[in-house]
Amino acid sequence: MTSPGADPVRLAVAVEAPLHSGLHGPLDYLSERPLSPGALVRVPLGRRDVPGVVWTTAPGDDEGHALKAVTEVVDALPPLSARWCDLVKFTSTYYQRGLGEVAMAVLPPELRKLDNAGLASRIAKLRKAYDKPVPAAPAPVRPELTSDQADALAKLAEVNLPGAAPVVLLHGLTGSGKTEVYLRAAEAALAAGRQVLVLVPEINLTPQLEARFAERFGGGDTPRRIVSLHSGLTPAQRLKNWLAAHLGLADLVLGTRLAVFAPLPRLGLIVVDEEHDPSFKQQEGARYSARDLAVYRGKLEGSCVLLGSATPSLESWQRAEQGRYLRLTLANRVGGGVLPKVRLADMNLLPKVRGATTALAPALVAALAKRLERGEQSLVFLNRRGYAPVLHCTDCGWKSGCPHCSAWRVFHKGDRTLRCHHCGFTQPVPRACPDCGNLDIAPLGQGTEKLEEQLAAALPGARVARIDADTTKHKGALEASLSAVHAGEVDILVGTQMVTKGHDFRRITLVAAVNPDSALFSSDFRAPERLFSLLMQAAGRAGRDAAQADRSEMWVQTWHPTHPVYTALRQHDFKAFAASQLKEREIAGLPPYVHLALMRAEARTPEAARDFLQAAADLAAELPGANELLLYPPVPTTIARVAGVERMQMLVEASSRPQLQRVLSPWMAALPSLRATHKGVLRWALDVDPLAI
Ligand SMILES: Nc1ncnc2c1ncn2[C@@H]1O[C@H](COP(=O)(O)OP(=O)(O)OP(=O)(O)O)[C@@H](O)[C@H]1O
Ligand SMILES: [Zn+2]
Repeated sequence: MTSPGADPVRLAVAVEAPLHSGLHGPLDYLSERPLSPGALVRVPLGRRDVPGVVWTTAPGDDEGHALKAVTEVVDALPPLSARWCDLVKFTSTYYQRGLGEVAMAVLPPELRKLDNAGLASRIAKLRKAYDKPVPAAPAPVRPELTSDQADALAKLAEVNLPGAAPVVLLHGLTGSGKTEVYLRAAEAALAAGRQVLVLVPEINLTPQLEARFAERFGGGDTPRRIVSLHSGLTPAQRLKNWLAAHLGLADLVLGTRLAVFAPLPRLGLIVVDEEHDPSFKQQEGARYSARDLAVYRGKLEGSCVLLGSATPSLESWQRAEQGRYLRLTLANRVGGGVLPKVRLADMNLLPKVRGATTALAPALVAALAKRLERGEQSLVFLNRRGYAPVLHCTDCGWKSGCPHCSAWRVFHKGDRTLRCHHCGFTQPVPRACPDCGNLDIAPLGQGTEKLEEQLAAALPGARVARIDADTTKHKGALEASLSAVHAGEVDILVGTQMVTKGHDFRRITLVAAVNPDSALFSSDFRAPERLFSLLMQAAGRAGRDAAQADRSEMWVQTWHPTHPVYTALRQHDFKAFAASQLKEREIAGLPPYVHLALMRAEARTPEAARDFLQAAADLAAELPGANELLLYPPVPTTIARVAGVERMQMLVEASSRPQLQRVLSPWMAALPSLRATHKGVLRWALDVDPLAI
């Protein structure tokens, strides 16, 4: 294509422009030779050289001479596909962030740093590694499908025709064998020469899933190559795995939300496991939902999208009800085991003494003791790490607040510190009350450290282990703890919600939630949905071995035993729960019946944040289509002050996505004009389809 002396070409290049610079689209540059859209280049921007992706090309025109030239063409990398560019473009438009910002944020950081020669050598090395034959491994033994699985797969095959790109919601009880359905669907796609993308909500679920996929596809006559993509990889690993996907060397890509952007030239199937999980939503920059983008990507690529969950999101459930998604159901546990019996420990019946709020119900302790006697395992969870959420002075009432945040600092007994879980501010625990000098300062409430201590005291001899963010900071710690549980070296596992999802524990017959009530009274309309799915997931960790299922139990310590969430939980009735929640949402005018965006502003004072949002609302009101929107008054966020910054938010509502989108982009474009008159505002950000309100 290159002919020396040919006229330069004009390129639009997606580069990461500084935030609020108003530069949202691609920028124009000149190139001496034609380049394909999707090619990686380096271009000058201000005083720096930055990476960029060629977006469109046009013949050079008269203004051409004013444009800067591309510094380097990184042509060792095959151009990103048009479909990949479409996905990035959609993300940028829908979530209202700069095109280049999104494009650069979803590429591996290492890729942005390397020059052409550096990248060429990485690629050569990678190809060489992939040229080596995979060490021989025996062909896997596939289990015989349960009749639910066989039915689901037969229906899937019926709709998954070339070009049909169906979206399928696999609603399967915990332990019903959803993974086997993913494996078989993947097998079919792989056999057709396609690549498969599997998304999971949490990094800590990737190793076990990777092991299952490797076991199934890593051996036999046509061993497949599997790579993972998540933020826990080193930059070099992440680049390597990303390249393997992009070059078509890897057949299967398993990853967390960022993997939805993995370039896959032969993509044939996207699986989203635990599709309801809030972790699929990115919480900074472009606040995308990887689940929603997976659905969009399926349409773009003509691939089937398989969403799986025991407790689907109400958004997906509603679409299945409307017939827009095909629903497949696994209604029975593998091996015919029953779901655990739900027992509510009514905390109102305990004597009202000091400490009653953090006590373990005697009936629960007895049930745990029975497990110990029988050599079975239990899992006790509490969504709060540390020893106690707050320390207080019994004399003057001082509490361990964070000086920088509107939050308490958590007491960590292990290292005797007070730590703010919002800004990280940490200090040693004071000897005496800082206000009155009283020596009697005591913990209030309970975290996983305390729970671990209580269980050890109540059940002498029991081997208690704790898994939470504090015990798993070091690489390999989580894997080690989990394998100890699997090996039967632990009697009682204490943890945060980290341990309640996905794990295929075979020996647990009792799961207990010791303090889930707080979620019942949250102002967030999604709180009941979240709690229900969390408890269903947690319950699903018990009795996974059919032989023990009939004596498995899920305990909930509660002060509100008649709450509808618990009633539905007792019946394990997701359908009824979903129907009643959807009805409520419809009446109250909440998602999925309306569409929301949340504008957040941060400032040094709450007034500055509020004034900015007020002015932003006035701007919005002027825009075409504004009469279709409902703008709510600004309110402080749940934790209003973090690290000395005040945060306010304003909700925007519309009855359809297009109505919302029509106003959002001119609105975002107009906001920088408020800077001059609102100097106190530090930053603002829009969250489209926010999860937590
Ligand atoms: N057809 C089958 N025959 C025998 N065992 C099976 C079959 N399908 C799945 N299993 C086994 O049943 C167990 C539960 O399956 P799996 O972990 O896929 O359930 P799940 O539906 O994903 O559950 P959860 O939602 O709780 O994670 C696993 O140990 C799996 O190996
Ligand atoms: Zn703080």
